[in-house]
Amino acid sequence: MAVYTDISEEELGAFLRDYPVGRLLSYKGIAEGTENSNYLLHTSEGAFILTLYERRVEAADLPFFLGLMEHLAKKGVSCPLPVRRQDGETIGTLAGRPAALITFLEGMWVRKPTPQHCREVGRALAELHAAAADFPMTRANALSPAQWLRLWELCKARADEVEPGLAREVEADLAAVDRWPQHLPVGVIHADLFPDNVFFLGGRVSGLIDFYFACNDLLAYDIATCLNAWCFEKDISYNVTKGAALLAGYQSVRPLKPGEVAALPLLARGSALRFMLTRLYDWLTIPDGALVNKRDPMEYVRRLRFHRRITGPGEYGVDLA
Ligand SMILES: Nc1ncnc2c1ncn2[C@@H]1O[C@H](COP(=O)(O)OP(=O)(O)O)[C@@H](O)[C@H]1O
Ligand SMILES: N[C@@H](CCOP(=O)(O)O)C(=O)O
Repeated sequence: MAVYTDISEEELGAFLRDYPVGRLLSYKGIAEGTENSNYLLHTSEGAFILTLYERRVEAADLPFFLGLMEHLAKKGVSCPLPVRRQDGETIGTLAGRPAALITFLEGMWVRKPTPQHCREVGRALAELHAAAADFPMTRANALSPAQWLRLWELCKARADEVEPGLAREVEADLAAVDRWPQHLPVGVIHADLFPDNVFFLGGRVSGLIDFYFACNDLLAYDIATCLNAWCFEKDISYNVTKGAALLAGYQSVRPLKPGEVAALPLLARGSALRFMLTRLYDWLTIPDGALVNKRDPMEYVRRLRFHRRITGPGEYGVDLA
């Protein structure tokens, strides 16, 4: 489970005194999630999520993440709104960790996305990109191709423990992404819009969460991440109907440039490599029995095998007409 830091009722009560959220009625840790400790709070004013930042989240990046959520929420994107304290701040300290309170979003994430869910998420992603276009802060991607190489250096000696031959396979992927696209449209991207970060109510997107990898990068890279996360079946076969729906949903808001379409195979391969590498690093370094939800790197090795065989962007379902 992902509750790394325990908090007592007393320290939570003291923390909440600075926030206009009324009286604490109950709180409980949330098992889902990977990076941070999350608590669901009920107060006399409603429901809130309390996040204590752990692991990969740098405190210096919090103003960007929380500022982005506030910016998006004000522009009508359904995402959590950070609650401001009486002194105007959104970031506090609890149990020795940076902490923030955000509004609770209704909805459920879908375990088995349908093409209709994929269309909806494509549209929501494009709306997010459009709404973030005038967000004034910037943040470089801390998991860009240069960092993939660094992660790989830390993992490669033990990669074959996960599957014999893996080290050789991954070297080929790293060589391929050396020709990473340079001149495509950029903006603020979510960078982790997996199904567990998108809530649905009655078949419509009701909320986007978990902006803690958001950064400035290629917009089409965000689409590639979604194709990987939403459009593969459990057996890691690519569902081109879902891919087509996701791409059509996105393009109903922002049509892709020809260069972005052409770059999709490389972006999808790079994005699969990025998630494979963070999972591999965790797999090899986090002891069994630790609280962290470790995710299987092989799911992304199998996606990489698919992307290596791709002959053109049409295979992802993009409309080339
Ligand atoms: N604003 C929110 N509204 C409702 N539930 C939320 C909200 N934020 C987080 N959660 C719940 O907490 C879980 C973990 O949140 P997430 O941001 O994905 O954590 P992590 O960054 O640790 O992966 C989610 O799966 C969801 O159940
Ligand atoms: N989506 C990443 C891991 C990050 O998890 P999240 O709970 O923060 O979305 C992966 O699947 O590797």
